[in-house]
Amino acid sequence: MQEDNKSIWNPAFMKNVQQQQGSQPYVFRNPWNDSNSGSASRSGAAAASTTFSQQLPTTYEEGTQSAEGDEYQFRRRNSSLIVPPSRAAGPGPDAFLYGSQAFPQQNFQYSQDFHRRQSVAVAASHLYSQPSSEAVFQPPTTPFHRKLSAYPVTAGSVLPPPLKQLRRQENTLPLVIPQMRKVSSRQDLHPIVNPTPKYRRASLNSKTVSPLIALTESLITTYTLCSSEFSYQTSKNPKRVLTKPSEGKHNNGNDNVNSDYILYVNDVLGVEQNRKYLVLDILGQGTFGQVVKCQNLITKEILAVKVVKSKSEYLNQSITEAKILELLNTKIDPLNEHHFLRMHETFVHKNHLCLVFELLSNNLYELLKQNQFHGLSINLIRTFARQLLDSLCVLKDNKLIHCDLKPENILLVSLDRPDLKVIDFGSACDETRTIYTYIQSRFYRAPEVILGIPYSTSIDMWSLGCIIAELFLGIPIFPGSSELNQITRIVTTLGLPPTWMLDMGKNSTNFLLKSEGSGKSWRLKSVNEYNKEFQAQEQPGKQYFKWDKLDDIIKNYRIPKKIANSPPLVEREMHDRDCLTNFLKGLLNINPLERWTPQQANMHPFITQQPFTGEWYPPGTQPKRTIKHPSLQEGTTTEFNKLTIDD
Ligand SMILES: Nc1ncnc2c1ncn2[C@@H]1O[C@H](COP(=O)(O)OP(=O)(O)OP(=O)(O)O)[C@@H](O)[C@H]1O
Repeated sequence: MQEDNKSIWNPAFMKNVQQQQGSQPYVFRNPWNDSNSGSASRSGAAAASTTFSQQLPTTYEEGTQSAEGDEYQFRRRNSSLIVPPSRAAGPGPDAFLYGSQAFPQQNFQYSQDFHRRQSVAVAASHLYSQPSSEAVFQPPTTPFHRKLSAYPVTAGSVLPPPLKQLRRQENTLPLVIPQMRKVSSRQDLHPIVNPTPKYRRASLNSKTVSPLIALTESLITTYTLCSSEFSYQTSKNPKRVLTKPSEGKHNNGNDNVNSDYILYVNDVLGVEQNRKYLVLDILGQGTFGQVVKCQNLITKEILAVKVVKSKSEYLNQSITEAKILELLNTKIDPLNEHHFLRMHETFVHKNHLCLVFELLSNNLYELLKQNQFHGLSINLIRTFARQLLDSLCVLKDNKLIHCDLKPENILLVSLDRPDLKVIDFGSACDETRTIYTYIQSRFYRAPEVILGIPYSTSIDMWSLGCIIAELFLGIPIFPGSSELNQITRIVTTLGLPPTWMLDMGKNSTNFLLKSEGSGKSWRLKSVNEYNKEFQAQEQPGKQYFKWDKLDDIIKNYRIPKKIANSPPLVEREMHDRDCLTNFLKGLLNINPLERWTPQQANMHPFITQQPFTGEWYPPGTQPKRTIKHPSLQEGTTTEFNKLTIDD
């Protein structure tokens, strides 16, 4: 298993890069100062990652047109907003530290970017060197050029443009033809090391500093030396606003129209001496407020602070979130073993409740987005599923329902290992106090919630099924544009809910019709029927998959090229897909009474990696059987879907 994980995380794109570069990573070496080369290589790596992140493909944005096809353009829904809040969080470059199987596009992207950077370097080096690694260009020998460069002198047609222009102005100087000569050692370069000039700018401690240092890292000192009236205060720096819209409307101008606190970079949250958090950046925005990256000014720790909206309904719900997290962190999972977000403390800042959390990394939606909405490898999905089932086992044992499980609420702990944490307990509740009926984000909403039936911890297992299917497919399996569309998608893929659910559901008649014939069977309303009845403007939903049924959707999902080229790998992939489909069917059982519990799902071969023989039932349950009903005529049978529990 360890091996398995290693192979998932072994960043294959790094291998690609190394192949392109030989075994050594690319290091820029300053020929004049070997001691600098270490730091140069480090900053080079940083620059590489920045450029890499800037090169991230802009993929299917919500509600926008994409040249790559309409089909991936859908809006996702969070608890109550149409535009999901976490979309505000920018993807980090390092998410590419995943296996190449999961990120084929990124490897390509990286290699493209690598070549681009490499070719820039090559272009620059053409100005100064010949194709031969040993031949070195001889800069001009005139006194003028000596002033311009630390290189030994000469000039020629290959000078960079500014030098060329300057040289033309120097028409009194003779034209110097550049000459090439072999260099075999450093001494052959004849470096001119200038002695410290007599009038070099002094620092405050009267040491001399170079013009570069004086105008960069010692700029404040330089200004102070120039003018005794100069004084620098960070508090007077212009502040970058992080909140949108940024116009003050409520709370003495501190809050915007949505009651969000208007946050600026370098703001300090908290007034008490030991509770001060310097705002660094925005991490995400949601229904309840904004999450910002902060530094604790006392401990210097970097953390995430959720600044809750100043409205009472959000405040009350966030107090519940804080209480549940405290319970999870201190009583239920004190050793931090079950993948729950850790909360450090809470405080109030200008009428806003602030929850201080450990800082986590990208959420799973961002991860899929970075992978251009291509699914992840089955091994990686298994690794994630195990952790999520572990969390759900603990929640079920403690009768807690998360109520808002979705990819945006599952975060990677860091980008160098596949560890997850479940966040956002703002909608969580006790199984015995299920007071709200409008819960869960639509794509991940369980059928019993849509139909209006009492619910339990099994709604989280439905959401988990949707999430795992999405991790495989790259896009949501049920991306409903409305509740009608949501239930229509579910029924199209998995069939009608059992009659008892439809008879019992308070909302069933909104979306389904019961024919009054002898069979009294239910059927979905058409969009026209629904629009006519409710004077609504529903549109038929877009089809994102060619196939309707779950088995077909999974079986026919495109096979990554790397696997497609090898028949044994294809065979293994198809077997894994069968196993995954069987697992998903247990999680996406429309009947909440039959849906697997997290403990049952934990025993499935998809999780345990025991051989999968094509069928699997949780221990203690009997397989679906065809039973002859005594009331039926001889020879006719009916199917009893319900699994019976042995004991
Ligand atoms: N501890 C954290 N570390 C890093 N990023 C975080 C953290 N907590 C939250 N985020 C980011 O902020 C986003 C919103 O956080 P959260 O879901 O807690 O807010 P919310 O207002 O409750 O959202 P929702 O609308 O889903 O209810 C997350 O999707 C995530 O990207």
